[in-house]
Amino acid sequence: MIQPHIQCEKVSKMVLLPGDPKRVDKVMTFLDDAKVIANNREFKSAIGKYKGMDITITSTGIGGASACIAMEELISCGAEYFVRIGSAGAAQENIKIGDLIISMASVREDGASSMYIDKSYPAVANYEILEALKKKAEELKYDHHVGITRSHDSFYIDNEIELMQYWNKKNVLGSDMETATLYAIGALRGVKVGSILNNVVLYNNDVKDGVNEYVNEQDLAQRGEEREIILALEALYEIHKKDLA
Ligand SMILES: O=P(O)(O)O[C@H]1O[C@H](CO)[C@@H](O)[C@H]1O
Ligand SMILES: O=c1cc[nH]c(=O)[nH]1
Repeated sequence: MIQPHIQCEKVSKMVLLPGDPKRVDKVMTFLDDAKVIANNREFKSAIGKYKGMDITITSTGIGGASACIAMEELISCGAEYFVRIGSAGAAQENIKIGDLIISMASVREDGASSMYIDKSYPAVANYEILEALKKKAEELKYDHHVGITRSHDSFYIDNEIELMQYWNKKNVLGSDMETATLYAIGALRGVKVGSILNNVVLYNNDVKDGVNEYVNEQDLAQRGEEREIILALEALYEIHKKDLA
């Protein structure tokens, strides 16, 4: 059955989940036989091959509400492994623009996951994916940080600075808007989820400046985006090879 929002019927086992539909086009440049299969609302989907492995990319839009719609529909289409390739704002001074944040777990400040399950349920990465991401990031020598992230629903709230200072003291690495939702719902549905975030905003910088820089495709943020794509593809390929063995 063609899914109502993503407008796909069948997808590969391995899926990449950017928020931004433009990132789907970027991923396609790393694939063989890449083609767009659907483009509806914020959900743009493409398929292709990476070193012979089938891969699907679907953009989730901004926030947990649309991200979990994408994930639920992709599961109905056959997806089993998901890696989010997103962007984030740093919550620690040592995280530079273009550094990759590999999320081990995410603070559930989103609304969507709470519609499914009590806040005491954890939002954690799948161990197999997390291990593959860490191993490949080291092999590729990409600047990266592994730890707890935070997913929120609100970009322009009045106490944003205070909130980031609070999470800074709790050793949270950075903020995005989808990882916690994807982790919690992935675990509930029995699929495997990981998340890499390219840092586009320095800690204590103005969020709007950072995102603007990113929109203007500044060098470091761009390099970070390319790196997170390669890292996600390489990690999934590693798992794929093990599956075939
Ligand atoms: O670049 P993406 O993957 O969209 O991720 C981040 O960017 C958006 C906000 O600008 C939110 O979706 C946030 O999670
Ligand atoms: O600061 C930022 C940047 C990207 N995405 C976020 O959620 N926050």
